[in-house]
Amino acid sequence: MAVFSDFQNASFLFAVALLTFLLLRILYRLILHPLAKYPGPFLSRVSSISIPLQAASGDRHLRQLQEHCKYGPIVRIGPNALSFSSPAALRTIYQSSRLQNQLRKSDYYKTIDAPAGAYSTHSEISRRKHAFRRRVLDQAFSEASMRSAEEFVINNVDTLCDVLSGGSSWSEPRKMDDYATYFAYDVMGDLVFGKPFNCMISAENRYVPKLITASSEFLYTTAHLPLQNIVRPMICCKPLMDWLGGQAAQDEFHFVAHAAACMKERIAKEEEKEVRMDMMHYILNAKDPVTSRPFTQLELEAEASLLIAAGADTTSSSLAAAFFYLTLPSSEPILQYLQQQLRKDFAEVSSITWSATKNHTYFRAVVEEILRFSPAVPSELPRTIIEKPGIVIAGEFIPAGTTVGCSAYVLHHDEAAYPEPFAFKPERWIPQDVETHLAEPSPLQDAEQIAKAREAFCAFSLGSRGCVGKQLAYMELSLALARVLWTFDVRRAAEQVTARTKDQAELKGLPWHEEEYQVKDVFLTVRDGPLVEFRRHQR
Ligand code: HEM
Repeated sequence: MAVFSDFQNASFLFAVALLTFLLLRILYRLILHPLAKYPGPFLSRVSSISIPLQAASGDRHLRQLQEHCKYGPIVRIGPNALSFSSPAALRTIYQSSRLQNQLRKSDYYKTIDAPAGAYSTHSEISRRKHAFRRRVLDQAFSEASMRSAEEFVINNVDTLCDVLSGGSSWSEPRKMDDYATYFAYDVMGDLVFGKPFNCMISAENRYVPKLITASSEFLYTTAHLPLQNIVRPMICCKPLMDWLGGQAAQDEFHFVAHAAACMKERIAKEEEKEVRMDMMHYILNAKDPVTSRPFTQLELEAEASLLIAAGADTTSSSLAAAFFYLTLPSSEPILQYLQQQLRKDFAEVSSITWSATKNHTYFRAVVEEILRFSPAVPSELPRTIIEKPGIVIAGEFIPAGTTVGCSAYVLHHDEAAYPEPFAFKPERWIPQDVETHLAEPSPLQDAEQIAKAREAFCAFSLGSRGCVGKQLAYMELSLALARVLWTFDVRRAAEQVTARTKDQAELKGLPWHEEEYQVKDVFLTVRDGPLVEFRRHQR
C-alpha cells in the first residue's frame, strides 16, 4: 500500500514538474525569447508543431500569405523560425555572397533524403560538399548539354501533341495535370535514365509520378516535425517505416530502389558504341574542375532521384497551371492574341525552337506570369543562421540559431510588386513601349514597376542554392506550350476538377480567389485539372 502511495506521489510530482516546465517554456517563448517581439499565430510562437500541421494540410502556402497579410513582413512561424516577405530579405537570405558562411540550409534538408542514405545536391547542407556537387552537376546544364537536350524535349513534345489530339473535331476533355505530369516525367526519364518512362503512351510506369508525390507529401510533414534527431533514424529504418509510415513510406523506398536500378542500366549504356548525348552522358563524364573527382555511384544515384523529382514535378505543375490560366474565360483575349502571334511568327511548328521562344516578348511574358501566379515550389525554403551573434535581415538583427526563409507564393502575391496579384496579367511583364494589340489592353508597365516585379520574382530561388535546372525548365515549358498552342485550338471543358473547392477553402477559413489554380503544397505541389479540349487548328 505504502509502495502504491509512493508511486502515486512520485507520479503527481512528475506531472506537476512537467506542467511547470511546459508553462515556463511557453512563457519564455512568449516573453523573454529573442524572437518574442515578432508577431505570429499563438501556436507558432509557443510550439514547433504549427509548421508540420500546416505542411500536412497542404495549405501551407495559403496560410503563410494569410499570416503575412495579418502580421506584416516578418512573421514568427515557429519558436525559432521567422518568415520574411520582402525582396530585400529574399536577397539577403538566398543571394548574399557576403553571408554565405553565416547561413546554411536548415536541418529540414537532412531529413528529406535520409531514406535514400545519401544527400543529393539539393539536400547537402555542408557548403563545401555542396560546392563540389554543383561544380560537377552544373556541367550537365552547360550550353552544349542543353543544346543536345532540346532534341529529346522536342521528341516528347511531338508525343504530347499526338496524345492530346482529337483530330479535326474537339477531343474528349484531357486532364491536364495528368498529361503535363506524363510529359515532364517522360522528358526527365529520357534525359536522366536514357529512356522515357513512356507515361504519355502507356500506363505501365505511371506509378513513378505517384511515388514521388507520395514521398514528397510524407517527407514534407515528417521533416518539419520536432525532435528530428529521433525522427530521422526512424524514417531510415525500413521495417519500422513499413509498419508505421504506411503506403507513403513504402513508396519512398520503392522509388529509391527504382532510381538505383535505372541508373545501373544507364551507366551500362555509356559503354555502348553509340553515345547517347543526354544529360546523364554529361554527368557521367563530368569531373570536378577543382579536385578532378567525378561522382561516386552513390552520389550518382542520389542525383538521379533528385533530377527526376526536382525536374519533372515542378515543370509539370507549371505546365498544368499554364492550361488553367490560358483557358480561364477572362483569358480569352490573351489566348487568342497569343495563338495569333505564334501562328503569325512561326510558319511551321518545327520553327518553334527554344531560342526562338526566348525572344518572343508576349510568349515569354505569359510564361513568366504563370510561374509568378503559381510557383511550383510555393512555400518558404528554410535557412538557418549558424554564426554567432547573428545577421541583419531587412534591417532587423536576427540571432544565430534562427531559421529564416521567404515563400515564393507570398512574394509573388505582394500588391506592391504585382498590383491585382490574383489576376492573370502577362502585360505586367511587358514594358510600355512594346505594342501588344490586345483587344482590351490592360496598361503595360513602366520600367519601375517591371523592376519591382523582377525583384520579387523567385520561382527558381536565388544564389548558389538556386535552381540548377532553370534553363531546362524554361525550355520544356516553352517548347511544350508554344507547340501545343500553335497546333491546336484549345478550350476549357464544361466540367472541371480542382485540388481545392471554394467550399473546402471556406470551411478551413482560407482565402478564395476564383481565378487561381488550386494546388496542395507538399514542398512540390499536388494538383487536379484543368480539363481542356483540343482540336487541330485548320490554317
Ligand atoms: C518550373 C520548373 C522549376 C521550378 C519552379 C524549380 C524551382 C526550384 C527551386 C525553388 C529550387 C530551390 C529549392 C531549395 O532551396 O530547397 C530548386 C532547386 C533545384 N532544382 Fe529546380 N525548379 C524547376 C525545374 C527544375 C529542373 C527541370 C531541374 C533539373 C532537371 C531542376 C533541378 C533542381 C536542382 C538539382 C536543385 C537543387 C539546387 C541546389 O541546391 O544546388 N529544377 N528548383
